[in-house]
Amino acid sequence: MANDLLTETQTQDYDASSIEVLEGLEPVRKRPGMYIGGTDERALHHMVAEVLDNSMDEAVAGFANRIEVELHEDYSVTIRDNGRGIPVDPHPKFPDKSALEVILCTLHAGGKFSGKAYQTSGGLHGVGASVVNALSDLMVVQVARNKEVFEQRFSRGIPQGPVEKVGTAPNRRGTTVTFHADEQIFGKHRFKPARLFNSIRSKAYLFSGVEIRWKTAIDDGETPTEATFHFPGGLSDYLKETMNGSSTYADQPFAGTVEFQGRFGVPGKVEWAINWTPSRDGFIQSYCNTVPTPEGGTHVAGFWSAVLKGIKAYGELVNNKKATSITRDDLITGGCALVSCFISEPEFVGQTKDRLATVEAQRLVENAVRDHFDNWLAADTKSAGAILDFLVLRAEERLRRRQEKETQRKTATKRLRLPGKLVDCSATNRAGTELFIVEGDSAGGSAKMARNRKTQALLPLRGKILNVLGAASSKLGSNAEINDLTQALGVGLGTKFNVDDLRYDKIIIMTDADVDGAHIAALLMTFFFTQMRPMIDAGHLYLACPPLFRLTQGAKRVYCIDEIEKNEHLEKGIGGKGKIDVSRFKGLGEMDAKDLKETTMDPASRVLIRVTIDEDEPGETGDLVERLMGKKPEMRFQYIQENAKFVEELDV
Ligand SMILES: Nc1ncnc2c1ncn2[C@@H]1O[C@H](COP(=O)(O)OP(=O)(O)OP(=O)(O)O)[C@@H](O)[C@H]1O
Ligand SMILES: [Mg+2]
Ligand SMILES: [Mg+2]
Repeated sequence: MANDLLTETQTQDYDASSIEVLEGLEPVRKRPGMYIGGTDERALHHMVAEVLDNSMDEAVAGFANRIEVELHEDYSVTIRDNGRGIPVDPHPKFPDKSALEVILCTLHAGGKFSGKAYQTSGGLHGVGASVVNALSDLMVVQVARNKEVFEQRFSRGIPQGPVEKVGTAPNRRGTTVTFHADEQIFGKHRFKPARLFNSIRSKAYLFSGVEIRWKTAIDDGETPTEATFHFPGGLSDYLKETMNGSSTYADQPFAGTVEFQGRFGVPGKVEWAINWTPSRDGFIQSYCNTVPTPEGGTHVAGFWSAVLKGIKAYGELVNNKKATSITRDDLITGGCALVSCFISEPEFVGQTKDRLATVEAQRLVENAVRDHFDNWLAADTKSAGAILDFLVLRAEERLRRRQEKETQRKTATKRLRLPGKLVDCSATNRAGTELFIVEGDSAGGSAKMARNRKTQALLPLRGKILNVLGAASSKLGSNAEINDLTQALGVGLGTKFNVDDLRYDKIIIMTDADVDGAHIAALLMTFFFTQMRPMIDAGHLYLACPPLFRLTQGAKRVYCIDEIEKNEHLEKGIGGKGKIDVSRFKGLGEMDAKDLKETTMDPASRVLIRVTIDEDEPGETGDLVERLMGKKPEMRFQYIQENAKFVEELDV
């Protein structure tokens, strides 16, 4: 339909001339996000990573053993290696251009596609260096090769002249790249010395065959302005440093290096270190060909799979049946791990290489780690036992949590902190459960004993609540008694109230059959009416009807809910022998458990009044308790009616 509305000119405007072909590095400047994942601080730092990765590739391939990174005063960065140097001779396909220029000014130009010049490189797309070039307002590349030094300068991806010989270097070779990130792209973002320092240091841990020197002219007051990184201890040392003195279940991490015959017959390797700690959350940092893979991938999957199988096999060996319930999630809580693999022609997700996708990596890593883990566990039974116990505990905790969750789903209640004074019932299902809201002291003895533990819960409320129940709703949320009440109910206050969250079927107000009790009952009803009205509409709110009098005649007992009933009984007699003894209950606490159960709490014999709202009563000003009681419950519930004057004082 919309098509019919297009005018002819609009259609004519969209012809072949509107299809643009972006040339050279233009697409990078147009859509930086596609190439470095954005234009924010993270993306900016990724610029350094791309250049550094190229030098690391040169080192891992065995051609360089020293890399220098320097952050200058003007926030430009220099990265120098002593590798082979980017080729500067004319490119066979473009005879008028040097290979250097082709590499830096063309997407998908590189020496890492075929595995001839590099075997297990982090670079693979032939994009990195050219992207950094495109997004820098100045880039200077110097190459020392064959005792000569060549240089070419670029701005925003455009050569500022041809590659030129600028000197001789009898004892030096390698590549030096200096670039200044373009503010047109990155705006106000600046390099952070600490961030660079950390990523450079981790590179050195990942490849012990390289020494990395760091220098910064920008001093953030914390990061060393100069440092040299060389870590022959590799990941095991890195892990100890990262865990920073946390106590661990094994004295030494489970760590190792295994070389394997990888893809396409190219040798590869995996290095790892892991330990478990009770004192912090677990983490896993993973790398492929020294490129960080923050989202993990196949190598990480292989690693966890090996560790999981290993620990379960060990559990079986030592006859710990609970080990079968351990899952990968349990390994990760409290498990601090580093995994670094080197494989040929890795496939990453995205140019920023956040996740490894190479399928074979899973099997290669799993196989490499598995054997070692079995041996390690068997050799250090003290650590193995401690780790196994820890993981079993994690598994049990997880299962318990899941069970709680399922229960909650079943009962349609939320996981909430419950108030300490709530005497909860044991039923996990909401159906048939009841919460008795009782006046402070009466809650104790008899009500506790009279209740059915499975279905009946008690929440004592203290007198203080009187002062706030009638207050403005904004004050209610900060009152401890009100919070206890809403938490016990499992619901939110006011507009956040959701009747589905109720933790109980019936909410029963059970107050003393005296003036104070009536007052509290009236206040509570008012509170529910103004704050949680759907609970009343859905028929969840009730009033308990404790008797006011007990008539005893010999072995005969009769309870009377009010004066009228008492007088009727006194006239008729209750069928016992001797004098009728009349006692008036001053409070619930005066009744013994048997009395209370029979008359007020036991569903089989008690009287309950459901609170309803009489919609016929016009306006909000009508007697609130009358409205709340509806027409029907007959005001038989006299004590409320008698004390309704309290309600009129309320500011609703
Ligand atoms: N420091 C260096 N030493 C030697 N050769 C280099 C260096 N930096 C870049 N090169 C060469 O330039 C090529 C292109 O580098 P570029 O970073 O653009 O792509 P890449 O590393 O192949 O792949 P990726 O896009 O994944 O980084 C590399 O393949 C390599 O042949
Ligand atoms: Mg690269
Ligand atoms: Mg390139």
